[in-house]
Amino acid sequence: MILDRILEVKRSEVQGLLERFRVSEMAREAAQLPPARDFRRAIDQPGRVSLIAEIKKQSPSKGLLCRFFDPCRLARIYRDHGAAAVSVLTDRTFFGGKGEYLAQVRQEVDLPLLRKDFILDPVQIYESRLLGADAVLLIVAALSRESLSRLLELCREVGLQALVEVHSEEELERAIKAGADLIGINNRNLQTFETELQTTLRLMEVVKESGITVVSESGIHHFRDMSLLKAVGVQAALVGEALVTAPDIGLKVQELAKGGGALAL
Ligand SMILES: O=C(O)c1ccccc1NCC(=O)[C@H](O)[C@H](O)COP(=O)(O)O
Repeated sequence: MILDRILEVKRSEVQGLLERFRVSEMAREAAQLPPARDFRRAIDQPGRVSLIAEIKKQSPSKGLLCRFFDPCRLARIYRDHGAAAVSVLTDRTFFGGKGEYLAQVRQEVDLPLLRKDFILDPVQIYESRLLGADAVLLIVAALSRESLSRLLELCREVGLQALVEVHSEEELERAIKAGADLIGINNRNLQTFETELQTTLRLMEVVKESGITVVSESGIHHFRDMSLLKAVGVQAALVGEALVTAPDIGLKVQELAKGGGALAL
C-alpha cells in the first residue's frame, strides 16, 4: 500500500533529522516563539463550512498537478478569495513539497497554517513549530495508539493544534479515545486512491453533536460538494487538487467558499 511506502521513506527522513539536530535545542527554540495562531477557531465558525486551501504540487494518485508551482502566490490567492486557513504539503518524495515552503508561506500570509506531512516522531513536531506551522496532521493509520497519544500530548505542550486524520469507523474510535478535538475524515481510499464523500457522511453519524471539529478531506471539487458537507454539519473542507488545477484559482476558491456559506452568494 502507498502509505507503507511513504512511511518507509519518512522513517529514514526522521533518522536524518535526528542526526542533524538536537531535539533539546529545537525544544528550547520552539519555547521562545510567540503563540501559534488558533487554527481550530479559524475554521470552526457557526453555520458554515470553512475552506482549508491546500498548496499541493503533485500527488501519488495524479502525478504533477501544478506545472508553474509558486506556493506564495497560491497562498495570496487563497487568502484574497475567502480561504479560512492554508494547508502546506511538505513531503518531498511523494508530493513535491518542502519544509521551506511552509516557512515562505508563513512570511507571506497571516492565515493559520497546517503542515500536511506524515508525522511519526517528536522531532517533526518541533520542526513544524520552528517552520511556522500552527497545526500538524497526525494520521491514525500511520501511528500506534501509544505514538498517537504521545504526539498529541507533545502538540499541546509546544502549542500546536493537531488535525487527527481517519479513514474508517475503527480509526475514528481510536482518534476519539486519544482525545482528539479536531478530526479530519479523509475521503480517499489509500488502496484504490478513489475518493468518496460518502465516507464523511457515514462517519459524521458518529461524531455529529460531539463538540469535535470535523474537517472533510480530499475529493471535494464543486459548490455542490461544499453544500452537501454543510448540510451534514461538517465544519471545514480541505481542498487541494480542485484548486491548484483550476483555470482561475481565485474563482474556484470563491465558488467553494460560497458553497460552504463562508462567502455571500
Ligand atoms: O493526494 C493523494 O494522492 C494522496 C495519496 C496518498 C496519501 C495522501 C494523499 N493526499 C493527501 C491529502 O490528504 C490531500 O492532499 C488533501 O486531502 C487534499 O485532497 P484533494 O483535494 O483531493 O487534492
